[in-house]
Amino acid sequence: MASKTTPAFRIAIIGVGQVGTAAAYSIILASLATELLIVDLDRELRDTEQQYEQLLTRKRAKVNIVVITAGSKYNRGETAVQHTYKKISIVRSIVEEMKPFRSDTILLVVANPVDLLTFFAYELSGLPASQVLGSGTFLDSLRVRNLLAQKIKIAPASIDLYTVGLHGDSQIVAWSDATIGGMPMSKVFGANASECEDATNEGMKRLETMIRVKGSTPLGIGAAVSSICSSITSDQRNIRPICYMQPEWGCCFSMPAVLGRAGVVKKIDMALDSTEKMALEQSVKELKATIENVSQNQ
Ligand SMILES: NC(=O)c1ccc[n+]([C@@H]2O[C@H](COP(=O)([O-])OP(=O)(O)OC[C@H]3O[C@@H](n4cnc5c(N)ncnc54)[C@H](O)[C@@H]3O)[C@@H](O)[C@H]2O)c1
Repeated sequence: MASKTTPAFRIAIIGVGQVGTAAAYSIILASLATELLIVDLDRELRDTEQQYEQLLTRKRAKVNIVVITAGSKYNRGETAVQHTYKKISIVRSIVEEMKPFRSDTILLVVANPVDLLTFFAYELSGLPASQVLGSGTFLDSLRVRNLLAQKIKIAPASIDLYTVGLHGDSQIVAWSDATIGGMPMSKVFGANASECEDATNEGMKRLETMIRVKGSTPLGIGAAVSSICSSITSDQRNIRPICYMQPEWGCCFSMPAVLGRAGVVKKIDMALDSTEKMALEQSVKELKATIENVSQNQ
């Protein structure tokens, strides 16, 4: 594959189902890697079948970005807890299989529950926290920003609005920090600012329901993965709401960060208001309880 970036930049995608395939397609279109290593348990889906093991052994220690999209579907009769354990064990086996990592390898977890799995990927990998990322709320942030842009008829690029916290139902749209052209929403829209927020929140809920009913939406997350990889390969230093270790909370969740070749180059601290902070505390408490349970039962 041709490269516009650094020489010999290798990306591995582990798990080539719907999301892994969409991510691979976006990465190829953007010419982000000199080599793309496609890995799946399913022999039909993965890279060069011949001498596959030798290929993996030879190349894995040279991979710059490892994207984990491997997941499992619910089996009949399986409980949510059993399913979570299964997903953690998939991440564990992948991390062990891909070791030894280069000292500058970036791990990018996309599989859900992304915040929990990013935490275990970090713990198991031995890599610095700045190099273990999850796709987190990046795609959610783009979606909510687009909805607001449609509502206020201003280009999305002129809006800074992030969805933070845990990816999923408890994620928080950080309205208190939203700016338009560098100005707080309330300054631009006065009393109408909260109307814009309500309408956008409503739109986001409708969109989430639609996505849930429709099932998987791999193209969006595939493009988001490619965009994150591009920030890394080209050391773009753009601000992205992604999942990474939050040492003061003792777990991983999404907050904006400056993203570059070394992963999280700088953490951006957001001044959430008290309601947003309370919501974050509640969801983090639940995440940490799950981490504790899993850790005790290992
Ligand atoms: N973060 C997000 O925004 C987001 C969005 C959509 C989907 N997802 C998540 O991405 C994951 C994948 O979704 P999907 O629709 O592609 O699922 P899928 O079932 O289509 O694909 C999963 C693939 O992983 C492979 N796999 C399982 N264990 C493996 C292992 N140990 N090594 C290598 N490959 C392995 C399976 O063979 C399968 O091909 C899910 O966890 C899903 O929840 C995340």
